[in-house]
Amino acid sequence: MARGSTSVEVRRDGVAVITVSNPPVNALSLDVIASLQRDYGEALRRSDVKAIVLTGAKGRFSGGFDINAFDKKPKNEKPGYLSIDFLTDIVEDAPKPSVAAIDGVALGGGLELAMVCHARVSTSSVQLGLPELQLGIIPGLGGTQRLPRLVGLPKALEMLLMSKPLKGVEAHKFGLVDAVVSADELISTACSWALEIVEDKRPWFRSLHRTDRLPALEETKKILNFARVQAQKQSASLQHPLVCIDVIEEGIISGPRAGLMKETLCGKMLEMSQISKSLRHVFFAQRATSKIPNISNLGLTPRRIHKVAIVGGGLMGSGIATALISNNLLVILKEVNEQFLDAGISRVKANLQSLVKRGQMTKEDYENKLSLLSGVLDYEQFREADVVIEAVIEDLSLKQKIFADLEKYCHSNCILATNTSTIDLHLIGQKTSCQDRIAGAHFFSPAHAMPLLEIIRTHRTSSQVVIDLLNVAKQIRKTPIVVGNCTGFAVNRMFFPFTQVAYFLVDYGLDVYHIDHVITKFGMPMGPFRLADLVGFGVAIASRKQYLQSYPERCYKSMLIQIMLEENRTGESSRKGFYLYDDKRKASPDPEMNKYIEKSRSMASIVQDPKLPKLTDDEIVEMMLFPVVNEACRLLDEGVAMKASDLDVASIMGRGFPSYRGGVMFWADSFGAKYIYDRLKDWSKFHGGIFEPYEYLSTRARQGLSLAAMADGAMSRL
Ligand SMILES: C[C@H](O)CC(=O)SCCNC(=O)CCNC(=O)[C@H](O)C(C)(C)COP(=O)(O)OP(=O)(O)OC[C@H]1O[C@@H](n2cnc3c(N)ncnc32)[C@H](O)[C@@H]1OP(=O)(O)O
Repeated sequence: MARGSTSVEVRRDGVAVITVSNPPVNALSLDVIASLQRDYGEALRRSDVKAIVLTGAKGRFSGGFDINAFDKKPKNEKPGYLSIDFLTDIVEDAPKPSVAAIDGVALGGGLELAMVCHARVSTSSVQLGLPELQLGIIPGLGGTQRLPRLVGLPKALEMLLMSKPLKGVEAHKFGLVDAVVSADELISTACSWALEIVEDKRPWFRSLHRTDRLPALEETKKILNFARVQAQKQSASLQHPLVCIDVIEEGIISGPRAGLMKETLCGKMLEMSQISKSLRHVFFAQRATSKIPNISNLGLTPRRIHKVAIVGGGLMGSGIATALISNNLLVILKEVNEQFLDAGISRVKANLQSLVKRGQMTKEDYENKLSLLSGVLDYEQFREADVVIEAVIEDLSLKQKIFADLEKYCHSNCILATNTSTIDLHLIGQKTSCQDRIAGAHFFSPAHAMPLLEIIRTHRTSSQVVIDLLNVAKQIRKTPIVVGNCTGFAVNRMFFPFTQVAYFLVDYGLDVYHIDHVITKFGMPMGPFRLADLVGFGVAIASRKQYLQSYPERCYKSMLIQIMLEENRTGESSRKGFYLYDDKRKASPDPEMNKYIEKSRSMASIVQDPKLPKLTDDEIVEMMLFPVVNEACRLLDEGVAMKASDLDVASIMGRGFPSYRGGVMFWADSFGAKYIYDRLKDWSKFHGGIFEPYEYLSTRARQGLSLAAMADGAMSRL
């Protein structure tokens, strides 16, 4: 079946309106492109057509090239056949002018198509951008050449390197669109504009040949070199932003056609790179997380969530409150006394102020959002809440008492959610008789900034509650993953072996700072020891206790944190953890650490393995992350996680696994199950259960299957 098409309607005034139609975002599939070529050919041939207007169906111009189609392009495709032979030589150089009528989105190839046109008319709400770098590629339909010529080099670099779209009015200010009109007037204005070009009443611009917005050569070099430094600072492991800058440079120095050709050739190479494959996988994985079998296909509609109550105004509670009010939900924040309540509200204010400082919120918005928050000391107002999120310390009996109270005070449809990061939900709800309304809403710290929301359901949680929480995630612009109930749930449980192995390696002779260095070089934002400092040793010990109880056979019992706590080192909050911290929270290594490490090693009473301290960086990464893959296999087999791609998204958004590696399971599949199984088996012979490969992994290794392939029967356990 064809994936989309275009249609052409010739109006009485002689304008052919060509409409791209490929729901939901009018992506440029290979079928759409073939149809567009046919319709353009017809419009250019017909003598009754004077001009062309290009638009998208149902209020969306185009979301760009079909991301599914990169692997489907014909292998022997002539370089530049689309970008140069068709778009430049036929459309842009045509004897009839084209005007783009843009509403909704014009992204990637969509905007490139619009820039080939001789003028652009848009609505004010439209989003125009070239986000290709987020997919590990560069624009491939002339975007690297036309955008700088339309908006100037600095703005084009900002839009490209930061994948930052412009709205209609700003796009008009920068010359990317020529007029901003209402959606009702869009087509008629574009048609009149096109006819006025024919009548010489408007300029007939070919974007590729404009030079009026390009800086002089010397200035160009300065701007591009600065951009190179910034791109490297942002991520030293990524080459494609540098390639993008080189391609822009080629066009300015050697002329736009040379630039187009370089764009085509480099683009082809980047499309085939592992980085692009990984990032494209992440794009679809992210959108698949809210597709829950037997839930999202039941036809349930989310109930309206207007007011959310939060129990506990600590770091997590205040972060959650910030996330909710920032997205226009009313929030009631409860604390046990005035002092704690004031502290909680001050934290919310500080969070909002940091958004204002970063330019993500206006001062006026700050006041508006803050007015959505009210603080309380009892449950009276909880009667009005549609959802309650409990965010107190990890103390089971306290949580049980709170949930029993909530059942008394809240209305009978109210969702009762807990932000626990580890405790079994059945236990939390044990003293209630409303287990169908109980779910987990696990935020990651800082809750107003981290993009993931882990929604936990038990066997008793109703489907409606899951649908409602998915909708809350959407309202507060977080990516949800829905998982089952167990100690640590999916995200933290998957990564608990990572921390265990880190402590194991230290006792066996590796250096703390070297491990952190290797992990950040791999692409994670911080190593396990810097992270332990950030979350605080109190939290680290509490969660380790939970894992020891639930999964004792794969825990490593290091004494290191306990020893450091006895010396009043508690992490970043006390300015002394594995690192020392200055006033600006800058971390520096502490030579005194050796003392604690020696003590931990002697208490571990293990013979240091002469081989381990000589591990290469790759071996350290494998030794720390293959047990994570192993745990992820358990989560899939137990049905705690529904699909491997959910764990990819979870690892990236919850734990900072580098997205350009595609997430933990996608990365693992690049090695293959057998390699990972063999490595774990070898290590487990010497170092025990922490490395013991799980059955799901060994089966896949034996059968030569990928880890992402769905296990037979795993779903039925959900
Ligand atoms: C040659 C060129 O230079 C190369 C390119 O053009 S590469 C593509 C560049 N374009 C992009 O990166 C834009 C990607 N899309 C988006 O950012 C967003 O989808 C959007 C802003 C267009 C719409 O957002 P939103 O309304 O929230 O819908 P969203 O859920 O993201 O997408 C709806 C559906 O369209 C699909 N989709 C969106 N853009 C797509 C694309 N370019 N190709 C294929 N499918 C796409 C999504 O996968 C999703 O499918 P699903 O319903 O089966 O899950």
